[in-house]
Amino acid sequence: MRLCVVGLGHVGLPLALLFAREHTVVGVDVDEQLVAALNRGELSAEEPAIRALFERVRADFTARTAPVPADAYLLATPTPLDPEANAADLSAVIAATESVGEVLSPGDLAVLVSTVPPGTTDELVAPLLARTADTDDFLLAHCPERALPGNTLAEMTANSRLVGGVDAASTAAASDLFGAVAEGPIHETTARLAEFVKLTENTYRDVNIALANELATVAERVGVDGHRAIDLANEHPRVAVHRPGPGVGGHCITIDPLFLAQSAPSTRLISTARAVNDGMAHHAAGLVRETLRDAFAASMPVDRRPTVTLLGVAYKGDVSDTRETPALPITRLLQSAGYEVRVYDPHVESFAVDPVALAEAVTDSDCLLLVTDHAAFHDLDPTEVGEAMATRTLVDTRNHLDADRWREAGFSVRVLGDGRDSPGHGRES
Ligand SMILES: NC(=O)c1ccc[n+]([C@@H]2O[C@H](COP(=O)([O-])OP(=O)(O)OC[C@H]3O[C@@H](n4cnc5c(N)ncnc54)[C@H](O)[C@@H]3O)[C@@H](O)[C@H]2O)c1
Ligand SMILES: CC(=O)N[C@@H]1[C@@H](OP(=O)(O)OP(=O)(O)OC[C@H]2O[C@@H](n3ccc(=O)[nH]c3=O)[C@H](O)[C@@H]2O)O[C@H](CO)[C@@H](O)[C@@H]1O
Repeated sequence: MRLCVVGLGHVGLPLALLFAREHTVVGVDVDEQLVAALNRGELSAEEPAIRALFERVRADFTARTAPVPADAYLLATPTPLDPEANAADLSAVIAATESVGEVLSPGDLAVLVSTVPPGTTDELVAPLLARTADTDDFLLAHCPERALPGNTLAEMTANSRLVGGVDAASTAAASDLFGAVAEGPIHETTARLAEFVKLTENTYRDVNIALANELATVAERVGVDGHRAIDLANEHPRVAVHRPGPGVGGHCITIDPLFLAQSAPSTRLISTARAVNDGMAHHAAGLVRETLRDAFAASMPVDRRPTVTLLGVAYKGDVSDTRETPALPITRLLQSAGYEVRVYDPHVESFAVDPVALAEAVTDSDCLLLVTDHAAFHDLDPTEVGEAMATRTLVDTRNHLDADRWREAGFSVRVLGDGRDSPGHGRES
């Protein structure tokens, strides 16, 4: 069987490689440099399992800039948010559908993998494909991807799958196709329900994180350790509160909940949760301001701008992806408040402020602001880092570092969500 996978990004490429274990796969992307690199055997994916699979299936995988005739087509192009409309920008899905329509033959199967608002497969993709291909004789399904970035291949294979066709024959054909790669259960449903379930999952996570962030804010006010409070509350058999932090980033959770909200503008919780999570960037910048105000109370440096070093700018730990990272609004807020911002991130090569080596990032700095929970930050030596800095302060927005170790090295430490360090409170609670 020949398969064409359109869109070779975080989702499309690993999916294409998984299918290449069983079928001949043509990967398609409009990015000419990416296509040329893949055909030269060069891969930018950082996950070792993806790199290993690429080596293994290279003989059955080629990349092109436009679709070729195939038996089945998978569409995995991006679905960003249109900030003006506060709704899904489906332009890449439309372009990919048209490009598939141009080579589609009667009887072929098309599967939309991209995350989309409910109704998109039935109401947008189906008629567009029929118009471009000049036939109604095709099978069409939505099969959303739910793998966790950082553990992509393992979850792509093991997670349950939703397969929702526009009709029963389409569901059956897509279910057969995914049977080749899925080891978890395949749930057969409709396209619209599959679209809704995918958005529900990420909305649940966003709303739950927003609750954790509100609890962190309250804990800071009342002077208790919000992290310990969440741990203890989660001991209850029906409580599972997520973790507070500097805000939610990434291409999915920052956007997908709004694809649900756009369908029912009178609803409030989903968009409120988005606003709460976006507001955490202000909260993090505020903690830096308070910490430095206290540290400089005795001797304010009048002759220079205070420097804040961001530890991590990726949207979450141990990935290089900076899409929608809270580090960006935090950087802008700190810069507009007059701070010099430097960045140290062992996973990220380029950012709004160029990442530099650790020594350069911390020399004469006044504050470390941990934004990303990279595992490598556990290896930092507080004494060594402290000796290079002008002022020893640390704001940990993830409760990621061993705060006591940094205090022992002379750091004044604030942990987001730990009210024991808030002005006017003690460390007993
Ligand atoms: N990133 C994730 O972990 C993840 C997980 C589950 C679902 N999703 C969803 O999967 C979809 C793809 O996300 P992603 O993170 O892989 O995006 P991405 O930006 O990493 O990759 C998308 C690729 O599509 C290419 N592209 C754009 N328009 C094209 C076109 N018309 N024809 C061919 N190629 C085109 C781009 O050049 C890019 O290489 C989105 O809907 C996203 O919400 C993403
Ligand atoms: C339902 C679900 O699991 N969906 C996953 C999600 O993948 P993701 O990488 O976007 O998800 P997260 O790891 O949750 O990270 C998001 C941001 O939230 C921050 N965060 C996280 C947990 C917490 O307790 N407190 C936080 O503050 C974190 O730092 C980061 O900025 O969407 C993908 C695409 O749809 C899915 O495929 C994938 O299954």
